[in-house]
Amino acid sequence: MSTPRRVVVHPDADVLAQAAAARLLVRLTDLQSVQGDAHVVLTGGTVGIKTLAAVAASPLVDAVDWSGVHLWWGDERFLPDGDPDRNETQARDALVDSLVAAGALPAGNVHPMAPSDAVSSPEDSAAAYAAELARFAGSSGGLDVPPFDVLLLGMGPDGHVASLFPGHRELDAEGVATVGVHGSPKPPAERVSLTFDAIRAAREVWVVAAGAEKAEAVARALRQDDVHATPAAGAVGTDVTLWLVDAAAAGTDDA
Ligand SMILES: O=C1O[C@H](COP(=O)(O)O)[C@@H](O)[C@H](O)[C@H]1O
Repeated sequence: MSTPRRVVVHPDADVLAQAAAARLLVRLTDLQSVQGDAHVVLTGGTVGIKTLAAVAASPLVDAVDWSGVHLWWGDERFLPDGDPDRNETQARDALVDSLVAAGALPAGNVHPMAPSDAVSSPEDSAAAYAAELARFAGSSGGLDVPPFDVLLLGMGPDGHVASLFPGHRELDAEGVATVGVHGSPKPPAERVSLTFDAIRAAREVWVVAAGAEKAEAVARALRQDDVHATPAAGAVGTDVTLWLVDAAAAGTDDA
C-alpha cells in the first residue's frame, strides 16, 4: 500500500523548519514549471507553524506564483473564527494573511475548515469541507479531493497526525474525505480532520516532527506499527512519503 518512507534528519527544530520551508518553496517553483495550479495541505502544530513562518521570511517566497497555489488544511480545532488555537488563525498569522495582503495569494485560494461559530457541529464542518474539496477534485476518479501536491502533517507525541488519534474510530473511516472528531485527548475535544483516504490521495506526504518526546512515536511509525496505536504509521503519499525530523525526534541526539 505504500511508497518507501524517506527520512531526513536535521540538527534541531529551527533548522528543520527552515529546511522544510526551503523544500516547500523549491517544490512549488518546480511544480509551477510543469503544471498549472498547485494544491498544498497545511498542518497545525509547533513545527508546522514554524515552517510557515520560515516560508514567509524566505527570500524565495517571491519565487512562487501564489496566484496558482491553493491552501488547504489537514485538520482543524473546532473553535470560533479567529480563535488563537485554530490552526487556520496560526497559519494566517505566520504566512497566509501577509500573502493575501500583498495581493500575491487570492483570498479565494485559501480553504479553511468552517469554525464553530459558522456551523453547529464538527460533522457539519466536515461535510462543508468535503463539499469544498469536491469542488476542486481532479478527474482521475477515486475520492473527491483536489490533486494534493504536498500534504504537510505534524505529529503529536502519541503518534497522532491531523486529528486522527490513537484508538479513535475515525482511523477506520473509509470512502469519505473528512470526519468530525469528538473526545480528542489533546484540547480542544472537538475537531475536524481529513481521513486516511484523503491523506493517502496526496502525491507527497511530509511529516514534520521535532523533540525527544516524539522519538518513540517516530520509531513506531517508521517500523509501520498498527495505525490504531500509531496513526502516523498510516500517513503515506502516492509518490513520496517524507519524514523531516530533528535529531531529538530521530533518537540520534546525544545531548
Ligand atoms: O493538535 C494538533 O497537533 C499536531 C501536532 O502538534 P505539535 O505541536 O505536537 O507539533 C498537529 O499536527 C495538528 O495539526 C494539530 O491540530
